[in-house]
Amino acid sequence: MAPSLQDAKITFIGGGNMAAAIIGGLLARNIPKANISVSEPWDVNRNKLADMGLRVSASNTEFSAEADVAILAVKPQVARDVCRELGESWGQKTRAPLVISIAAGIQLKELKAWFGAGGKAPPIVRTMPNTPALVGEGASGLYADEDVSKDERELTSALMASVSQATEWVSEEKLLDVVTGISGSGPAYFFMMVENLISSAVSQGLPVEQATRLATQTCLGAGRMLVSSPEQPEQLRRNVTSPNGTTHAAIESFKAAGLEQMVDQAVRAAVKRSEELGQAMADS
Ligand SMILES: NC(=O)C1=CN([C@@H]2O[C@H](COP(=O)(O)OP(=O)(O)OC[C@H]3O[C@@H](n4cnc5c(N)ncnc54)[C@H](OP(=O)(O)O)[C@@H]3O)[C@@H](O)[C@H]2O)C=CC1
Ligand SMILES: O=C(O)[C@@H]1CCC=N1
Repeated sequence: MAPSLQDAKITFIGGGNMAAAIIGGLLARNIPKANISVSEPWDVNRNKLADMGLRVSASNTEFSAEADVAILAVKPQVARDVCRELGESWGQKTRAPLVISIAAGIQLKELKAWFGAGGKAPPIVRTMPNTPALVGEGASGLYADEDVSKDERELTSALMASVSQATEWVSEEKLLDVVTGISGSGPAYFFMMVENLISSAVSQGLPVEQATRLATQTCLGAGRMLVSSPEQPEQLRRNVTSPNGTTHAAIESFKAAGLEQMVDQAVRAAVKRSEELGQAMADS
């Protein structure tokens, strides 16, 4: 029987950007600090997490043996060595933690082989969160096979839902690459759009502070409307677009520049990179 989210002992393997975002979201939801630990080799990151009142270690195995949940939050390139180290330390233990991997691209098949190096592979859920988890506004895709119990799925859903407003289980593992292409990497696309809005405004004379306030609030306002309005994004766009008005002029310019194809190509590039990261680790 998996514990509830409030009671679960959660350890993060890797304490970088995405781990910090999820931890920040969990703490904001009053998950007890005493239940969260992090292993992180870099002392700068480790000290930041310690200053937040979390238990930290440079050793990946220090907390994982007693954890209910181990969140694999290292870069895909180091995942294999880390998983093997953990798998060997758990050995033949009857009770290994539930593993939640956030590593882009690394497939269940590989994770099971690496974690199973010391004996039986633990139950593993793959998730693809995004950094807005830090402010409780994350979007996460999840995938698990039949080796993960209903309880373990529910615990994972509760954990990701505590930092995400959209928590979507996908029906096939390969769809997680598509999730990575739209929502895992997605915050960067919107940040880039805002960067470009600001630089355009500044180049036309608006002070940078004013341009930043106007562009960022426009992004937030549009986002709030997207999640709260019953209308589809296309209709929301039409509502802003007066016939032959200013928005129309901008939209025509986007269309002429091939925005739709550009976005499609960019998402496909991210999806392809996610597939490649998985393949490179499978081949190495
Ligand atoms: N950033 C994002 O928006 C998202 C990231 N992800 C996934 O999350 C994972 C982490 O990404 P991100 O947080 O951005 O990366 P970071 O580099 O910020 O974090 C990874 C952390 O792991 C540490 N680390 C390196 N080697 C080990 C080791 N052997 N044992 C334990 N920890 C180690 C790194 O330390 P050091 O700096 O010393 O190398 C670093 O602090 C990736 O797999 C990525 O695909 C998923 C969704 C979104
Ligand atoms: O850029 C990356 O590879 C990671 C995965 C999704 C977001 N950041």
